[in-house]
Amino acid sequence: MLKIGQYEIESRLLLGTGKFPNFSMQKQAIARSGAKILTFAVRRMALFDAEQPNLLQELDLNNYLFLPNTAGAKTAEEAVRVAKLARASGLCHMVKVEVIGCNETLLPDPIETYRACEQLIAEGFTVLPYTSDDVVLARKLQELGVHAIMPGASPIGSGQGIINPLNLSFIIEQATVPVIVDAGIGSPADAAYAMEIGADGVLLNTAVSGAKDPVKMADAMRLAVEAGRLGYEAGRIDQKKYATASSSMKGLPHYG
Ligand SMILES: CC(=O)[C@@H](O)[C@H](O)COP(=O)(O)O
Repeated sequence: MLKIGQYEIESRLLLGTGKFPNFSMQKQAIARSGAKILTFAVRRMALFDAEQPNLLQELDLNNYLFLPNTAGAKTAEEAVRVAKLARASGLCHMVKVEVIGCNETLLPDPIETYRACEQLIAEGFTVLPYTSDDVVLARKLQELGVHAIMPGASPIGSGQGIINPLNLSFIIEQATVPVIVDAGIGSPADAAYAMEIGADGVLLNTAVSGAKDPVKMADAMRLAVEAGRLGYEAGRIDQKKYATASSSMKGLPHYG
């Protein structure tokens, strides 16, 4: 069970709701992924206009926890405003803080992210910041009181997978709150790897919404996250430079 602040969540896979070819495929993929937390960009929603089409229109809102994100914000103040708007819509008290500092890489601005988290914690939100894989920033955000850390595997939508597993493992080792690897996951192997090195969860979007068969890929991601978690809990063997025979030769006549 994944625990984030006051929330207990069955699935360790968190899914984005954007960029699906159509709403029917989005709905099916979400169902097959087993995800219980769904994120959406508040700026893409017509939160207070029921007449407008919106990203969540096909979903049974009672089945999910919603994690509005502040995508599009470039300053702490913008992110806080967007978060308050989402909360006012009654959807959720959690927020994924996403303050982008660079248009080309979509990497987060660490200073604005920190400032936004500070204000949102003071406002009583459950705060999940999207960060780069900066180990020191992750520690400082935890000291501030965030409820989870969401370090990127690689740039959003790039599908490059985990480009710095060492940094991620440092963040995981020192974490006092759940670590959700977010962004850049390209394949089920990437998701399984994140879980194997001890992440508490994985958030992804493009790898499923952009797959040839999003529904099948959602299934694959669910299995990958489960397998990675099981592998982590089971404890992998140490890596050795040389071979060790799978069956012991001890006591056999030729081997003494
Ligand atoms: C939907 C969302 O929150 C994205 O910004 C998130 O970071 C996922 O990134 P990928 O699309 O690379 O999985």
